[in-house]
Amino acid sequence: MWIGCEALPVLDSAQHIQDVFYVYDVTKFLDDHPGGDEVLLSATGKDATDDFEDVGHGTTARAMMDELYVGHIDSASIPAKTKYTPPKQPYRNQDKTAAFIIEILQFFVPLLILGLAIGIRFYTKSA
Ligand code: HEM
Repeated sequence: MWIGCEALPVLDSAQHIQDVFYVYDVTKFLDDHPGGDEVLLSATGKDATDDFEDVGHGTTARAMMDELYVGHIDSASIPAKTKYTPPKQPYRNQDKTAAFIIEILQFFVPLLILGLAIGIRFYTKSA
């Protein structure tokens, strides 16, 4: 599992400034994180800079990050955010007649069976 913290500009081999994300593997740190594992897990797989800074981590936290550092990635190589398009709802916007008929049947069929049972009981009794 990976966590991205602190996007900082650095010089690449061609001496061009590029933005990089420092990548931290927090797998072994999950149980020991003073803020709990849930917040860490919710910040994984993305740029966690804001999440990290918003908490106001102190020098202890920053020192720990050196041990968890595994490398860096060029922020330009991160795929752009894709827009979420919900899957098509098969029954939405469709003709609702079938659903309506089923609902009516669900209501009346038990009543019909009950009526039949009472009717049979009534006639067999009188005969
Ligand atoms: C590799 C990354 C991280 C390290 C090494 C780290 C380390 C620490 C440390 C040492 C503390 C104790 C306070 C301090 O010394 O500042 C702390 C507290 C905390 N951390 Fe992190 N943290 C990391 C990432 C995150 C992220 C991404 C979040 C939020 C999504 C987060 C949320 C918190 C919270 C809420 C606390 C406060 C706990 C409290 O005082 O009750 N941390 N963290």
